[in-house]
Amino acid sequence: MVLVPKPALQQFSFIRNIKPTTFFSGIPLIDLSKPDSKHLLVKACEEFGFFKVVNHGVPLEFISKLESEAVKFFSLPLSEKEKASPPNPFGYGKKSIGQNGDVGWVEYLLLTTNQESISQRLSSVFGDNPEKFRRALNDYVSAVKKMACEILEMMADGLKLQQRNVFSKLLMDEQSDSVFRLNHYPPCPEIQALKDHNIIGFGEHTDPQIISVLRSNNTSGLQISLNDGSWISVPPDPSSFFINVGDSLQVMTNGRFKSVRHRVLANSIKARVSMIYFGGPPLKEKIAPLPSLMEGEESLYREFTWFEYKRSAYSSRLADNRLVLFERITAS
Ligand SMILES: C=C1C[C@]23C[C@H]1CC[C@H]2[C@@]12CCC[C@@](C)(C(=O)O1)[C@H]2[C@@H]3C(=O)O
Ligand SMILES: O=C(O)CCC(=O)C(=O)O
Ligand SMILES: [Fe+2]
Repeated sequence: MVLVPKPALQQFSFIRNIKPTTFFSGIPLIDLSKPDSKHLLVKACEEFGFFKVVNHGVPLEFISKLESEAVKFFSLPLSEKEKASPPNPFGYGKKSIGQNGDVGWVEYLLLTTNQESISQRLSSVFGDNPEKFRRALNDYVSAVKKMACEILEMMADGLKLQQRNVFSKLLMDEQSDSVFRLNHYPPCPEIQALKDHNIIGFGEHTDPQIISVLRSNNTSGLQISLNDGSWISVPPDPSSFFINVGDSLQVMTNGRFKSVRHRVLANSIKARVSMIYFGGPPLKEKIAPLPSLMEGEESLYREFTWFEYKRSAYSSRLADNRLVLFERITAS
């Protein structure tokens, strides 16, 4: 075995000294078939910015069809996958995340949920049966978007907002700037030799949009950060969905809901395959705290459009706190 001094290991940006974590059993569980869940949902968004949903209504067939198309795509030779490269911002990417030097033990396919652009720019990734991939993608994305809107409406109810669709209308808008991502984290056998070190699959970050809906196969790796800065591992559950509050929802609730910091660690034996729908508003949409949530409070943020926030996010590093640039400096 080659002995590498520990500080030297940290020079590889994939490798991090990470305390062993145990699976956390306290992740809020929301049953979408129960109307009363709206209160739990609000609590989960305030405490964690993260929860798991069951009885979600998304047909399991849609999930398994898209997963098998994803597995098929990722098993293509690199030269085939690279026909859809680089991800600028949509397309196939490997190791490199974003444009500013972030790397991870991951390959992915980033897609817009706007169908025309999928078919134009990325037709090469759909293989010998493009219709099958496209149908699987459309079925899955439509069902998950519908569920995301139901969740956002339950949140609005739970917050006692008059307009139930105040959040969901942003995703329903024809111009909604939503993104879809398939991630593949190949097994990384070298981890076993690293003892207390780990390989980062996807570095820590918050999602800039309103809400993200994540589903993965039965491989662990996802971690979320708690308010005290500690990291906990999320037990995988392929038949449920995990929901992240994004930065934009944190702003619209004037900081009441927290956008959750999360990351993915690579696994030494099993591949992880995940699919994530990122629900974002139209580019021209003004993102600001809802007046009815501010009674007596001042806005913590200056007003900005999703276009401005997205532009700023895309010029940041993955781990940056992207919202600080938009915080209002209040005299105290
Ligand atoms: C360093 C990066 C990489 C970013 C942009 C920027 C900051 C945050 C990343 C994400 C996180 C959520 C999905 C995504 C599609 C998004 O909108 O923001 C990602 C994007 C990318 O993976 O390209
Ligand atoms: O792949 C995962 O499980 C999470 C990845 C993620 O957080 C992202 O793509 O924004
Ligand atoms: Fe994320």
